[in-house]
Amino acid sequence: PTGSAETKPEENDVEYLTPVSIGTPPQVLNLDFDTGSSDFWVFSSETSKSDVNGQTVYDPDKSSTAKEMEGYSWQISYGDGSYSSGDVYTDTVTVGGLTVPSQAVEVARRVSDAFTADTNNDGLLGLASSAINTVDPVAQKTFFDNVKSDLDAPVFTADLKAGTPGYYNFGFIDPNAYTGNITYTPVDDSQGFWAWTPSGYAIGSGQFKNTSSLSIADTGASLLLLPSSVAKAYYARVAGGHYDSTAGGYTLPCNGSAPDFSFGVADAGARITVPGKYIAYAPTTSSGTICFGGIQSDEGIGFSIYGDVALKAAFVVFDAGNQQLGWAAK
Ligand SMILES: Cc1nn(C)c(C)c1CC(=O)Nc1ccccn1
Repeated sequence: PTGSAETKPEENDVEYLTPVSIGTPPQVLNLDFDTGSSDFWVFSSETSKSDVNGQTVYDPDKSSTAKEMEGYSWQISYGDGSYSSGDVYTDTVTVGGLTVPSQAVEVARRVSDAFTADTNNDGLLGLASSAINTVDPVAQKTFFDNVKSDLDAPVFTADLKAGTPGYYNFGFIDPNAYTGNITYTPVDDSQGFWAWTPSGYAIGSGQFKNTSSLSIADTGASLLLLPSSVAKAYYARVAGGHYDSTAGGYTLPCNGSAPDFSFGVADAGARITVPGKYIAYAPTTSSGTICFGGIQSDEGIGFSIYGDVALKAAFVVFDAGNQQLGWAAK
């Protein structure tokens, strides 16, 4: 079998939310599919009332197929400082027409303020390696790992779009979803991420630079976090672009003509171009004229992060069968 689920962008494409059915009768929650983590966790009837703020919650007591995993717990923290924790159930989960009869569903007791404030986000569905799942005492499998062996092919694809719905597909590669060829590059999953190394980058029509750093493809991250030297070089080419410590990063004029940012995939000379307009990411609170930059520094993280700002410029194949990432223009 195969599956296909529509995913919808929140404001400024900060995240993409995908409907997921949990339990019997089905409870539908809108989750943030995250290739940068491996926990499937949801707001629930057990979530501290002060931590819930409009989210749809999963109530295992209302599901005839829910089973508590006694003595199991989880706690996760993300690179942006957000975190959540709680207990674990198993229940039937359906995504895009694909059903896993016994998926570990991590129910939150506590979530950090950023999750509480994110009113439409009912939880996360991790799509990185199950090796970094945080459930204690035994790590649990991701939805993709649970369904992978049944799929026509052990792959899923992310087709995120700017300001309009896209798709997560499972088990097949839709030839109508991209243009040209898909260029594949090896994945190093030793840290549990979809980690790869771009072959280089170009800013606008500038010459291609063959420097590159270990990067992860992270659908759960909003921005494109690059080596500080690259971020600096980029904003040097932006009229009105500068580092603003009050804003906490680089800002630029919202309506300006920021240059495109291209990155290379494998030595095949394949390039993905992120349109400059994607880099005028979101207006800063004080004005509509200055925007927070979609490219920021990866200082202190240890790897670059190709988040939604970059991913929405491409059709991306997460190929677990061959441990590789495929990139195509669209
Ligand atoms: C690893 C990392 N470091 N830094 C600075 C960032 C922003 C990340 C990625 C990240 O935080 N992703 C995330 C956040 C919340 C929910 C899901 N994914």
